[in-house]
Amino acid sequence: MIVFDVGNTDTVVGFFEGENLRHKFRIRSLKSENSVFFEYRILNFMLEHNIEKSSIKKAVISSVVPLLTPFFTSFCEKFLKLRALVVAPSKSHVLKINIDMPEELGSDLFLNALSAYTEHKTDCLVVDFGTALTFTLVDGQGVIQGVSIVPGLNTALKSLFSATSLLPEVRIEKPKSVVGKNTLHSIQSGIYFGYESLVRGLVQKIREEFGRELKVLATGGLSGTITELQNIFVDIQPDLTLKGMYYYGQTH
Ligand SMILES: Nc1ncnc2c1ncn2[C@@H]1O[C@H](COP(=O)(O)OP(=O)(O)O)[C@@H](O)[C@H]1O
Ligand SMILES: CC(C)(COP(=O)(O)O)[C@@H](O)C(=O)NCCC(=O)O
Ligand SMILES: [K+]
Repeated sequence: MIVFDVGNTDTVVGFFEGENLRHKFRIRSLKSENSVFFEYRILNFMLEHNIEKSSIKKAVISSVVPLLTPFFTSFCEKFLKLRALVVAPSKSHVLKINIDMPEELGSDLFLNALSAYTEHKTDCLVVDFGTALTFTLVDGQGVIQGVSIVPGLNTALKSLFSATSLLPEVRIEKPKSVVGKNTLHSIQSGIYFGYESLVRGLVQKIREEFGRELKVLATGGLSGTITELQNIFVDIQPDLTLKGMYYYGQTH
């Protein structure tokens, strides 16, 4: 099975053999590119890793960037002779979606919930550190109860850089102290410790509102960045969304 997780920053392509994720790689989700850019990257990766086209029997696509979706559906048709399954949360019979407009829910958030529910069958909160930082609540009955969305760490950093004249773009790193003595450390402190507090605080508030204990899972490209947060997560699973696509492919 081949899976495509088209996110706002990166598209992650994964190859499953049975339930095992054998290979994965990232392509920038560049809206300025054409289909050849994506085709070339994927075919090249397959060639380098000896992945035979004929060994791929199923394709699943999750996309939160509608403009890019056709590149991946047509890749599957053109090169793999497969009609890809495009994840549609509101049509799922595995999870129920208790939000105002189920068709509005991002498919990546749905897949995170699907993975959490399939693997834990208990009340879970999935924190995804991507372009957006998202908190998705799925209960032990398989009902998605809602989401909180914040700008992701890099997104906040980039918007600070682009909205100001004097502030530089910096790398997200833990600075020596919370109170910075130079512009670099001041920004690093605000992002690093600020987001630590934000995640802790929001998780606590969601727990209080939900009224029961929750398993908190982390995923997304930046899930390991703030090491101080590790103790609030039961598990950091970088491949949670990809595994969700595998479960989706098995059940839809
Ligand atoms: N292997 C990696 N390890 C750590 N961080 C990564 C890795 N790959 C990408 N990132 C960072 O994670 C962010 C993208 O996270 P991701 O979850 O892929 O977001 P999205 O789904 O919104 O595209 C980017 O800022 C990128 O630099
Ligand atoms: C919240 C998101 C922007 C997260 O995207 P990502 O950070 O994974 O690129 C995406 O899931 C999305 O566009 N969702 C639609 C709105 C919603 O889920 O309510
Ligand atoms: K994502």
